[in-house]
Amino acid sequence: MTPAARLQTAIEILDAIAASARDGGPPADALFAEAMRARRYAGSKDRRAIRALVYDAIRAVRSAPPSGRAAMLALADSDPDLAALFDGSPYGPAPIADGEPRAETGLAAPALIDLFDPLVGAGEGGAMLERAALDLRANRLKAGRDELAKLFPEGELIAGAPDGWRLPPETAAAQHPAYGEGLFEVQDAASQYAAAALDAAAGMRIVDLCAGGGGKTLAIASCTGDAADILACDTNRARLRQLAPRAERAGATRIETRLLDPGKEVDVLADWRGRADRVFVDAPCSGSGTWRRSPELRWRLTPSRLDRHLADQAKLIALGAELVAPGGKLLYAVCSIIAREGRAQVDEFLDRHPGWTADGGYLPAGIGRAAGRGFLLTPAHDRCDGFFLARLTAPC
Ligand SMILES: C[S@@+](CC[C@H](N)C(=O)[O-])C[C@H]1O[C@@H](n2cnc3c(N)ncnc32)[C@H](O)[C@@H]1O
Repeated sequence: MTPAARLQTAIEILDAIAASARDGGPPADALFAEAMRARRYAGSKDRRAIRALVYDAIRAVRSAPPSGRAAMLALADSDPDLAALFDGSPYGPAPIADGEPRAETGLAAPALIDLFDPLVGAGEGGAMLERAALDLRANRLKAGRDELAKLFPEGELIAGAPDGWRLPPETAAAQHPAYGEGLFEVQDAASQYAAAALDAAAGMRIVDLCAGGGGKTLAIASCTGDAADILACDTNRARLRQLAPRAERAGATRIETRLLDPGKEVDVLADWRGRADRVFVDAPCSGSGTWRRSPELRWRLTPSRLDRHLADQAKLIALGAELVAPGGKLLYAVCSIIAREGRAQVDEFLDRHPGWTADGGYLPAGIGRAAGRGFLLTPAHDRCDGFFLARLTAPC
C-alpha cells in the first residue's frame, strides 16, 4: 500500500472507532482487527503503519471526533509529513481544503478533567497517555521472579511488586512457551498491588465478586499458595468462562466460578452471606486510569454512562459487604482516577455502614497517595495504571 492509502485506511478505521465509542459498541482493538481482516491485501508493514496512525490519532484527540478525517487532520497539523499525504492520489485522502474542521486535541474534555481526584496534578497528563510498559507477574505456584529475569533479561524490577517484572511495551511475552506453561501472567503493577492489598492467606474463604476473566483471581490464588477457597463471580458469562482454562494453566485448583444473574446476585450468593474472610470488589468503572492502554475510553465516557457505573459500584460494595464475616475485610478497587468512583463511593459506604472502618498500610512503601479513606495510584506517581483502592474491615 502507498503511504497515502495507509492514511486513508486509518481514517476509515477511526470513523468506525468514533461511531462505536458514541454508541457503546466494540472497542478500538476489535474494530482494528476486523478492519484488517476485511483488507487481506494489507501486509504486516502496512498493518503496523496503519495501527500507529490510528492510535497516534486516538491519543492526540481528546473526545470522540466528528470523523476519522477530522481526527487525522488534527494530527497532521503538527506533522508536515503526514499533512503532505493528503494528496488526492488513488486510494489516498483528498487534499486538505481551507477551513476543514479539526478534532480537538488534548488529554480529555475539560468537563471530564474536572472529575479527576484532586490529587491528580496538572502535570500528570503526559504519563496518562504514554504507552504503558508490559508488566509480568510470576505465578508463585510455578515460578519466581528470578525465572522471569532469566527468561527476559531485558526486563527490570517493579518497585513494591515482589512477583513483578517490567518489559518494554512491544515485548511479545504471551507468545513465549513459558506463558503457555503458566509460569507468568501479563498483569499491570497496579493490579498486582491490588491483589496483594487483599491480604489473602492460606485457609481463608475468599470472594472475588467482579472476577471478569480472572486476572486478579489468579493473582490472589498465587498469593495464597493455592491454599484458599476462592469463589469467582461475574455477570458476564463470556469473561467468566475464560477463568477455568487460565486457572488450569496456572495450577490454581481451588477456584469455583459462579455466574451471577444481574439483579439477583443476593439470592445466588446466599450460601456465602457473612462467611467470607476476604471480599474483593473490582468494580466496573470508567477505566479512566487505563487510558495508557485504551486511550479511546476517554471518547466513550458520557455523563449517563458514568452514572450507571456509580450506581453499580454502590450496589456492589454493599453486596460485597453482606458476604464478609465479622472482622473480615473488603477491598474496593476501580481502575479510575475519578473522585466520585473512588473516595466518594467509600465515604458513602462508610456513612451508611456504622462499625466498618478503613484500613491503612496495605500498599508498599512509596506507592499510592492517601485519597480520602483509600489510596490513589496514578501513572505519573506510581508508574502503573491509575487505580483507587480502599480496604475496609467489618465490625466483629
Ligand atoms: C473491572 S472489571 C473486573 C476485572 C477483573 N477483576 C480482572 O482482574 O480481570 C469489572 C467486572 O465487573 C463485572 N460486573 C458488572 N456488574 C456486575 C455485577 N452486578 N455483579 C458482578 N460482576 C459485575 C463486569 O462484567 C466486569 O467483568
